[in-house]
Amino acid sequence: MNIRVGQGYDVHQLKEGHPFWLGGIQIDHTHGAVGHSDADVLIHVICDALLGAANLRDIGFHFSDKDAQYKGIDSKILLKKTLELIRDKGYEVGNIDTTVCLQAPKLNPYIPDIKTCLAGVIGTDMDNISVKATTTEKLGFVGRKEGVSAYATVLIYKK
Ligand SMILES: Nc1ccn([C@@H]2O[C@H](COP(=O)(O)O)[C@@H](O)[C@H]2O)c(=O)n1
Ligand SMILES: C[C@@]1(CO)OP(=O)(O)OP(=O)(O)OC[C@H]1O
Repeated sequence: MNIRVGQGYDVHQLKEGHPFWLGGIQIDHTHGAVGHSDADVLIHVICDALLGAANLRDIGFHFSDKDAQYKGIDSKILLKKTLELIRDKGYEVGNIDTTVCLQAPKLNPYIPDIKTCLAGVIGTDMDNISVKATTTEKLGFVGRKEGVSAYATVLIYKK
């Protein structure tokens, strides 16, 4: 068995009145993440971790933020395209562990829906998807509610 690991990190600015997409679902909040796509930071770090694990560069390399076809795109589509890239290399997803750094709102109530959504897109058991959240205790850009960041670690394997 060939086992590989990858990690991802991403940041998006938060702005009032923008929709807040996270892990494929919409979060009810006054502010939302801003980006060229739907700015779903959690999906972006999963894509980057998967691409890194397969040594396939990164999300911006495959889906440029200068390319009009990705303007406002649902990041679930980018995740599906990323999965095609790693599956073309013969890899399957083992497990994914993530942390979202966000001062507000509390994400715990949304985590079951996020896990269900991601497991559905990836085509894996919910038990393979972990989503955690932390504030940064009011410190830094996350603490000032100026942005949201996330981290992902993934394991992929080839039999
Ligand atoms: N946006 C967030 C941030 C945190 N949580 C949950 O609260 C716990 C305590 O957070 P601290 O930053 O004070 O350590 C954390 O472990 C999460 O369970 C959350 O749901 N949403
Ligand atoms: C997702 C892409 C797609 O245009 O754009 P953004 O939403 O700006 O996200 P980011 O993580 O900053 O860059 C990666 C791009 O591939």
